Amino acid sequence: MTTEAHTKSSFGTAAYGGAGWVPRQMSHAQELGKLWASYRIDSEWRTLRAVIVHSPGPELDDDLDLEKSLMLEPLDGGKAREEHAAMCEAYRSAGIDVHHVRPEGRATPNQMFCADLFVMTPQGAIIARPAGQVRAGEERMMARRLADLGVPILKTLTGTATFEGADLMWLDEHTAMIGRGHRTNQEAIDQITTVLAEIGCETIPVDMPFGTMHFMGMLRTLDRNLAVCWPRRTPLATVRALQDRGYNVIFPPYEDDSASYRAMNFVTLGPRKILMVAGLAKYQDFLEEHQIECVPVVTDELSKAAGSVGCLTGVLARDVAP
Ligand SMILES: NC(=[NH2+])NCCC[C@H](N)C(=O)O
Repeated sequence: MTTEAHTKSSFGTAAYGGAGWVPRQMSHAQELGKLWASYRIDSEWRTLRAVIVHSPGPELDDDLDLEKSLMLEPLDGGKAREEHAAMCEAYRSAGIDVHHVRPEGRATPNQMFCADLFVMTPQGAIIARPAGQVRAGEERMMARRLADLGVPILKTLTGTATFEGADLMWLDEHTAMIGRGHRTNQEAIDQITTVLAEIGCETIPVDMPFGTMHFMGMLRTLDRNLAVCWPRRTPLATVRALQDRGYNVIFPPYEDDSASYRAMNFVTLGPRKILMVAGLAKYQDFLEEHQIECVPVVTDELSKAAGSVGCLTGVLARDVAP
């Protein structure tokens, strides 16, 4: 049976471009905070508003093969969970929203290292593609949760690209620097360069030495014009790019690899205020001499998994440039 609606011509109706058609009014950037959530970052130092974490569960109670699971020492799941809960509490007390990944099924032991699973940009997230087989798929749990939170996903990496979020740092509102190394390859850098160019941002790649993990461990930003770099490990091009942008680059005292690594693994809560690993008196004194307010949290147990505050924290939102 043919109804009237089926016989009438569709030509000239709004659906086919007729006068009643209302084109989309805003750009993607303008829709952030309206259609999409307003989560974004354009710096590593502006006031932190929201983070995403995975509070470890029973996955840490398994008898883990340390090498296979990329851990340094056997860890006590109970203690690790307590430390993680205290870290989340420290964020909440600082007024920061804490979201949880809540992966489906049993999580993998490194799922808690959320900084590696995505990176935020001024207009949405880039989903990582972790380099090690044992972490493959952790990013899917993150992507699912980010989508639920209303975060636009600008890019999911393809091909054999590997990228971990802790390898990308914002130098200014229009410039990201990526460390090419053990976890992030050129194919990923090419893809990220393209997607960032689409939103008007430049990507500067730098090489990292063999035996290092993430670019995050070489550069941390404390304020608009203050950055801390790891002496003798930070690429020359990184220090110069920072100085060219007006940063004062400071170098903490070097103790040993383990302490220096944990010292660099802080999260900037806002200009000159950081959440850092407790028990690093020498570094804390150094940072306090530079008028940095340090909020310490204990991560002795979590650190045995080869990461700490910075690695455990997926930065979702900061204030952005006016
Ligand atoms: N951003 C970081 N530094 N993450 C630390 C990740 C540690 C983890 N065991 C891995 O090797 O992948």
